[in-house]
Amino acid sequence: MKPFTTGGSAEYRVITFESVTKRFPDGTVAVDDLSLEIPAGKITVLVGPSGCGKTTTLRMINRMIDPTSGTITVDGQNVLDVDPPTLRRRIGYVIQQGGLLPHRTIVDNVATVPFLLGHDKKKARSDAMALLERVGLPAAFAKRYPHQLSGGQQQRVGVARALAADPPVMLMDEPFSAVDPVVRKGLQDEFLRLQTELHKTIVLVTHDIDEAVKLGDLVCVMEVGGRIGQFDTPERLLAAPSDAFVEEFLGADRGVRRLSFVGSDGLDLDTARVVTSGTSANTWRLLVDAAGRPEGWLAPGSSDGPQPAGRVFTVGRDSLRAALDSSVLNPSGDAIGVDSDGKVLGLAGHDQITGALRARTHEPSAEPATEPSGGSSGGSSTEPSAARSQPSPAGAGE
Ligand SMILES: Nc1ncnc2c1ncn2[C@@H]1O[C@H](COP(=O)(O)OP(=O)(O)OP(=O)(O)O)[C@@H](O)[C@H]1O
Repeated sequence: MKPFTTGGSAEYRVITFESVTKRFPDGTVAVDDLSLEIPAGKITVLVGPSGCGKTTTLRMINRMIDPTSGTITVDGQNVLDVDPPTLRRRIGYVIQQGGLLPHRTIVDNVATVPFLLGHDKKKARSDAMALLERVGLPAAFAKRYPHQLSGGQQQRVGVARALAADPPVMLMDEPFSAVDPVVRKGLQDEFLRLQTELHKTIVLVTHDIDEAVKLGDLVCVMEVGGRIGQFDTPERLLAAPSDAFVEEFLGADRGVRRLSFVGSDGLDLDTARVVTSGTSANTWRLLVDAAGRPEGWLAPGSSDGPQPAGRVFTVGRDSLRAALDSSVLNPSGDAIGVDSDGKVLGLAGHDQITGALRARTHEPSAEPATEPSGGSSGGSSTEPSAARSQPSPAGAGE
């Protein structure tokens, strides 16, 4: 049997569930015959309604709960063969509101596991300072105590603490749920950026489908009773829910959210209505300055000055969702496509945007998974979409 060695960030772990059932002593079946392969180096999100067994599933990985039957392995080793404290030192665990030790300073909270492992205190503290900076907390916070931090700051500390032992696997239970939507979006974006450097095997629990679709390379939608509704990429989940439960859970606006996974590079852009000067005409025209940047809209049949230009989208980098947003926020109903320097490349109306989406619907990446209701999704399905892998303010992460 392979030794379960302490990880460095170069070590990636696959986690498997084979016919795992958890029945609590009162007879509640929280997880029922679950089989799942969680790929290494990716973010896998468990999502589903309250009580569907997400937390139980997560906690069975680090043996906070042991299964009634079935097998869970991490990189091929049965977790039941590893004693729980050893296992937990090697698997980071982040919970809602950080779960920090109230009487320890922030820097010492982050260094908790290195201290436990007997690492040099001075080095553990300087590593902790570097981690705090990495999760976006200024050094001035290091000497404070948890109650002197906001909820969002505490959650950052929780993430830094879980990273301190450099575990190859991180389990995260509703890590961003105790903060307001703006802070939450910032934490999610930073988390995605961190993961592009760290490539941890992350299992994240949320009840929020938007968070699941934004963060997950793979999303496992669970039904009450701990069964898998669908295990798939966010893109395919939105394109082809496997049954009525999954479809309802995804919500009524899944069509619009799907636009986040389609790049804007194939859009047919209109350049005829982009002008450097102009007077009244019978269509909306976009006036640009000498550098080609938007100056304002010339309304049809009006000799008034230009109306302010609204949001733009960067062609190729941003998704069709950002293009749609741009079209809604401009008075003409056109999206303004720009290049990376902000120079206007052309305009796209709703017809162009929906046309581009329809064209992409028939591409293989939008086809439903061959095995939509469980097991490993395998192959290219573990690759994040192009739009997803480049989180940006106007990109797929919206
Ligand atoms: N110790 C326990 N004893 C008995 N039943 C339990 C125990 N822990 C959890 N359960 C039950 O198991 C089911 C799954 O619980 P779990 O916490 O895994 O769900 P969840 O999907 O994480 O829910 P939530 O989103 O509300 O946190 C629930 O019906 C819950 O009441």
